[in-house]
Amino acid sequence: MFVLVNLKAYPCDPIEVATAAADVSDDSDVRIAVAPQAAHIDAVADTGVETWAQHVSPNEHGSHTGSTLAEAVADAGAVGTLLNHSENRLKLADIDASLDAADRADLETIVCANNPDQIGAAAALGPDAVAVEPPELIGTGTPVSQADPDVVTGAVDAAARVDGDVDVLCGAGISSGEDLVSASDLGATGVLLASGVAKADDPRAALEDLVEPLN
Ligand SMILES: O=C[C@H](O)COP(=O)(O)O
Repeated sequence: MFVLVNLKAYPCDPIEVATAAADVSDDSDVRIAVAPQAAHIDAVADTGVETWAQHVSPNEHGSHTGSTLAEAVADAGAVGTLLNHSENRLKLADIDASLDAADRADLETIVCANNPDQIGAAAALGPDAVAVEPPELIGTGTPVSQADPDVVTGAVDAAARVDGDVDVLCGAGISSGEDLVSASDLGATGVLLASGVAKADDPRAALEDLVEPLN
């Protein structure tokens, strides 16, 4: 299973979370990556944890003030990027162009989507993976795997119909090892999570709890 911890704009210590994630990943068989704020990518990557960007712009080098260039996040140490998170929705043409930008910079890609229909459309754009997240469950602590298992199995089927090579993650409300096992049982090959770790009093303990059933 792949666990991608999105720190969003939470006021956590990105280095504390990254260091814990690197250690827990090393001590388990679980691939764990952290997606910090763009300004923290460099420092987070220095901890040795697999580091992702939360977003990259569709732009190439040029006059694009405020852009987050794929090339820049790769230079800072990111190896992948989320795209189209429900808190940073993109137009279809921009998802496509951001995927091209990520390809140019050799970044792995996960395109997020709300539901199985959107997952099928996202998979058709050729990312490495897609992530289904019902927006109403994000940050609630109620796991998608429990509240809406059909959306996970529907996403797995929708992606497989379009391109069997595209991995499917699920996210929203995931915080425990039990949630991770349920996600895997539903066919997901990874989870995208945020508040369960970024808002935890003890992020290391939260990560250890997450991977415990897989060890
Ligand atoms: O990117 C992560 C997802 O939006 C899930 O967030 P959450 O784990 O706080 O529900």
